[in-house]
Amino acid sequence: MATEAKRHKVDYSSEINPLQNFLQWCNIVGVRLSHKVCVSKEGTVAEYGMLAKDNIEEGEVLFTIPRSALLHQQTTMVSAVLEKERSSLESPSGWVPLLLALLYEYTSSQSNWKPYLFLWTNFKSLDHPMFWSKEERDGLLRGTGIPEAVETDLVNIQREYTHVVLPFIKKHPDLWNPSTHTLELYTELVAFVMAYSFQEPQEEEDDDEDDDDDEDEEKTPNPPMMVPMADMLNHVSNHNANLEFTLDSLKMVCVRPIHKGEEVFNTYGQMANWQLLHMYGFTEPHQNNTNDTADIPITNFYKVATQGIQSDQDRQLVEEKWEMLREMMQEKAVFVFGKQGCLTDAELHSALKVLCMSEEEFSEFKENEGWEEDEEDEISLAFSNEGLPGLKAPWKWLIHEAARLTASSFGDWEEGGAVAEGLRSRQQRALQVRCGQRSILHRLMELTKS
Ligand SMILES: C[S@@+](CC[C@H](N)C(=O)[O-])C[C@H]1O[C@@H](n2cnc3c(N)ncnc32)[C@H](O)[C@@H]1O
Repeated sequence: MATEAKRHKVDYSSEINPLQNFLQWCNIVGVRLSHKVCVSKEGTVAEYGMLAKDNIEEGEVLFTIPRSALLHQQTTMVSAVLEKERSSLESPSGWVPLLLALLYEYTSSQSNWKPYLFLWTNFKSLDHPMFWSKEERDGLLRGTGIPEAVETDLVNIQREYTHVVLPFIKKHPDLWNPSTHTLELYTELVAFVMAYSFQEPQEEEDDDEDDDDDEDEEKTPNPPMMVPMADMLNHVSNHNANLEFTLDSLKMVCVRPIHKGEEVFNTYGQMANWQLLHMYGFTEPHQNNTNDTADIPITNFYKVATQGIQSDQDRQLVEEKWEMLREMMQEKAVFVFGKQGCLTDAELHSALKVLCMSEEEFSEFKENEGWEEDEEDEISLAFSNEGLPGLKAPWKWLIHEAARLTASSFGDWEEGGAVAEGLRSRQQRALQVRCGQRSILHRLMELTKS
């Protein structure tokens, strides 16, 4: 791969505009851009982005990137050593090989991706909450789920760097150097990968014959990769373009008509505002984000169920149910509500049903070791996404109260005028997340009001 880039010598001196350098490089490595689009820093929602220079129809290809131009563990200059010592680079995230490739390519004057990586001479524009102070996170984002997610990220980054990356780079002083390839640079590159990388979708299993044994097995996700040009596009939930993966290239395809002068928007996936802020450092105005969600922790249902219990017998029953629920739900410790309804409706319905059972029903349920399969189907159908139909007290009451408890955990804060003003400051982005979550919870409370 990348031999193309090696063969052509381009002057990448800093006097030349980094964007011009990049576009020149794209041309050399075979990235083909339609004459109907351009990359720009003006007229976009955030720094670089893509604009339509002409009207574009649905189905038109905006650009094509040959696979040889992608930057990942197999295309980097250090691919041989990454491959040879693959087993020592395994980690829960699966990101270490790409990060080592980026540590090398980002700091090498010989990198084949220099004009691409030169677009970001520093990563100061990345303002993920992991770069905020702990006080800011805990203050501005309390109750949103982000502070906890960031704490976990920071622990994992530190652990991965200390136990996997550092021993590896010390072993290869000809390629890496701990005083250049520091934890600080590593952390910035993690944020870069979070916000700019792509993951190839898993191949669909095209068989009905394959054994049921594999059915529940979680597949390991494909490792992330950098996709020059595709990562110039900004995201909105109501996007107008989409990246397609083919055998030898990746194509950005228009998915609904784009008018001349409009920005071309990709989708980074169905992302709630808290996820956008956590992974990408930005939010959409919460009213516009059709993928916005709010979580209700299962513990809040437990708290509501135990409220006002008088007798020891009732308390014991709730405790037993709670033990069972924790086992049933395992990792799924929250229920997710979107603008159209519950996104984890089967789990929610099961939990509500257990919590509302009489003592007799519960002991029968334990004896049967759960529901019959068809009964379970019925349960999730009755509780599908259409405005929580068929919902009766006390289920209604449980959801209502759990939503109220969750909304109150945000603490006291005022929307003020800041939300309307823009999305740039940390406070404004935090407000978009909290307002979005609060409005979903309030709507839920409306729907479940007795
Ligand atoms: C894949 S990059 C897109 C290119 C980026 N604008 C640049 O100049 O390098 C993703 C980053 O773009 C920004 N971004 C993307 N969509 C955005 C939006 N709708 N509003 C604000 N910022 C956005 C965020 O900083 C995000 O981390």
